[in-house]
Amino acid sequence: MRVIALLMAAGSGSRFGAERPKQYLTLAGRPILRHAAEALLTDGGVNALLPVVAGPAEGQEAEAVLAGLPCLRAVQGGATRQASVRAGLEALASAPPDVVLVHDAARPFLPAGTVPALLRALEEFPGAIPAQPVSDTLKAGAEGRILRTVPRAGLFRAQTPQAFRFAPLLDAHRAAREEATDDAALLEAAGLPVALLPGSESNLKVTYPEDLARAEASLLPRLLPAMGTGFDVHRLVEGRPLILCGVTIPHPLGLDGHSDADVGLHALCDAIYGALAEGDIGRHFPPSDMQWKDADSTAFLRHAAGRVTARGGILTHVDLTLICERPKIAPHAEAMRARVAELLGIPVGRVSVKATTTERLGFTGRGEGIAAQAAATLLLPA
Ligand SMILES: Nc1ccn([C@@H]2O[C@H](COP(=O)(O)OP(=O)(O)OP(=O)(O)O)[C@@H](O)[C@H]2O)c(=O)n1
Ligand SMILES: C[C@](O)(CO)[C@H](O)COP(=O)(O)O
Repeated sequence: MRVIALLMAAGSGSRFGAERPKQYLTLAGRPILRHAAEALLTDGGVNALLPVVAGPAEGQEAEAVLAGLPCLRAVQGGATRQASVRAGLEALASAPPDVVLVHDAARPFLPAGTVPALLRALEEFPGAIPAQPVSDTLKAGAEGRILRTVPRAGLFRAQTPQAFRFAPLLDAHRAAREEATDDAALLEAAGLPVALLPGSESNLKVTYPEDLARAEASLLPRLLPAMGTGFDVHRLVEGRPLILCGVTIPHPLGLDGHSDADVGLHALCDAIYGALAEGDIGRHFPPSDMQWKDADSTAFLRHAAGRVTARGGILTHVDLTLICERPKIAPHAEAMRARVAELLGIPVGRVSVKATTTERLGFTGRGEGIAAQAAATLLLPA
């Protein structure tokens, strides 16, 4: 039996209101879309995913986000969810699978056993969906007033993935005259039975910003705090620019080193690699390797942050102290914080950059070099 899952990712997330569609926002360091895809695939029974996206640029982005997973070429969706599902089904019509699952890319968590239970139900029914019984009292209302109470007995909230034998779902979409908010509704309209299986509160759909906060909170018990420190020193010399935390500072001397010698970013990298227990910057970017000669150290910090993401972690806070008499760091500290926050992809409120002197003592006191020490805290899957 060939089973393809449509991963519905063509929505704009207007109710969420972010700059980008919510399915590309990160949850524990990975896009929501990636969570949804992995959850579907690890549940068993799905042969491949078909991402349905808003346009060609999103297609490339989705394919990058889903790299390494069994995926067909992304298909362009439509103006409504129904139009997007139809586009996905039509793309499969020339070599139809036996079964198609339709899943919201905005649902990052899938309780184990959902897909096998749906597939079992398809032995008897042409369609099957997970749904939660309504537990709150339901009111019909308008203009801020209750019109009446709606009996909730026998009412359910439909979730995804919804599973269908391919042919009846395609027929139902082709015959549809009304807009439906899920696919089961189209089978119902065609007079076909759809099985109702138990859903789960954990299978939440990220619709509003508070849903993302809820999703993050539900992950916390599965994450462990990790902490790392970093320390670095570079010599001050003539004839080199002074680059600290990715910001070029006007100064008669610059830092010497194999790369651009950005001592602040190097200490931050080591703090992050340390929290990951993944060695140090020299292990990832050996000073013996000529490709890193005069390299821009922002690439090193992006790499370190990327490792956190790859491990399914969250970079929570970083704190950096630059140690030198001159230049004075305070006038540049805000620009440095902003640059580091941008490179790490975290809010600036979680980035600290400060400085101290050594009271004219030692090599930093004599102005021979600049030292930096950093700490980073992460949350990593237990
Ligand atoms: N034209 C559309 C609209 C929605 N979806 C997808 O269907 C799922 C459920 O829809 P919803 O949560 O409503 O997402 P959006 O349409 O993006 O949100 P909004 O209605 O707030 O704009 C999402 O994964 C969304 O990307 C889609 O593929 N094509
Ligand atoms: C398909 C769905 O997720 C089932 O609950 C839901 O109907 C999608 O509705 P939306 O308005 O497109 O979020």
